Amino acid sequence: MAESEETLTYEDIQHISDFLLKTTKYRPKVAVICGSGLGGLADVVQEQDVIDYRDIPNFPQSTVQGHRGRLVFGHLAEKSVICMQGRFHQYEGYPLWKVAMPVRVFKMIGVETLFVTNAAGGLNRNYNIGDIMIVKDHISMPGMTTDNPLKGFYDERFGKPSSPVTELYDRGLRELARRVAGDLGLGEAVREGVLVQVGGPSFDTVSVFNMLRRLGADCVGMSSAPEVTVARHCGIRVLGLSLVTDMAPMESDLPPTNHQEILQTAKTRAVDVQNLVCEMISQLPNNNDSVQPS
Ligand SMILES: O=P(O)(O)O[C@@H]1C[C@H](O)[C@@H](CO)O1
Ligand code: HPA
Repeated sequence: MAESEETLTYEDIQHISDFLLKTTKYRPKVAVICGSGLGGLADVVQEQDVIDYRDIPNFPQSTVQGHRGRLVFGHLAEKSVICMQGRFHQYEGYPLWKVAMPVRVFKMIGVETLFVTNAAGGLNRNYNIGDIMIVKDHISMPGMTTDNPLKGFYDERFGKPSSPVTELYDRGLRELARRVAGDLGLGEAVREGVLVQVGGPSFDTVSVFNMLRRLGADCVGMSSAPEVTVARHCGIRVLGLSLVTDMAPMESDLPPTNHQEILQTAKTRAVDVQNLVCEMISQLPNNNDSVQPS
């Protein structure tokens, strides 16, 4: 076990992964991180092995409403999966390496494909509440400035410290997402765009929202970029989905949102996000080798 809270070593992560592999019979190649109000996806996992975060050595705890704080192993669409029913956020007091640490555990237990979901505010004027955005890239405000999820991990078994992390969101998976969304009749509500991550927990000012939109972001959220960066850095393929739970107010006379409202809206669309992810998982090749863009 690492002496300090500064970082976890490769061996510490191995210790967590050994614990999980001893506790469950599943050997998933697919992982899902459930966003605020989107944890219902883990509830439809069949023949579950559930492990609470508090029982896992050296694991952070979920403190945000709408995040249950447990790992759910089992079958989804006849594939072994692991779901994080509760993610970690920087605003809970966690450094970004810790927010993303479970992804390194996923890598060690054999995960090759990661689905990352979140609730986000719409910045693009053409978007509507309830839209589902396939993330094609992100801007990480904390990652660019105060913190970076790769900080502290200089063990090259996790990937080289300066490895490029371009093309974060897998082209083949995005194409599959568009196709499956079309087949499920979600077409009109499905977008593809750029997510910007801010620190939170407070929502931003009208001026900040306007700035973020001018920077090229279509949605604003408080998560996902750290997990995605680490996943890509250690060689896991990623599909990101943002559910637009509110439209970020661009003028000062528009009402601000709040977490309750976000959870409420997430509830109304959670099943569609769930169906999209399940159907995509069912269409992943069995050996999960790759999903080629056509
Ligand atoms: O875990 P996610 O990113 O889905 O949570 C969203 C963003 C903030 O944490 C929170 C805002 O209320 O919900
Ligand atoms: N801003 C930041 N994070 C969010 C928002 C928002 O408007 N909506 C949902 N998550």
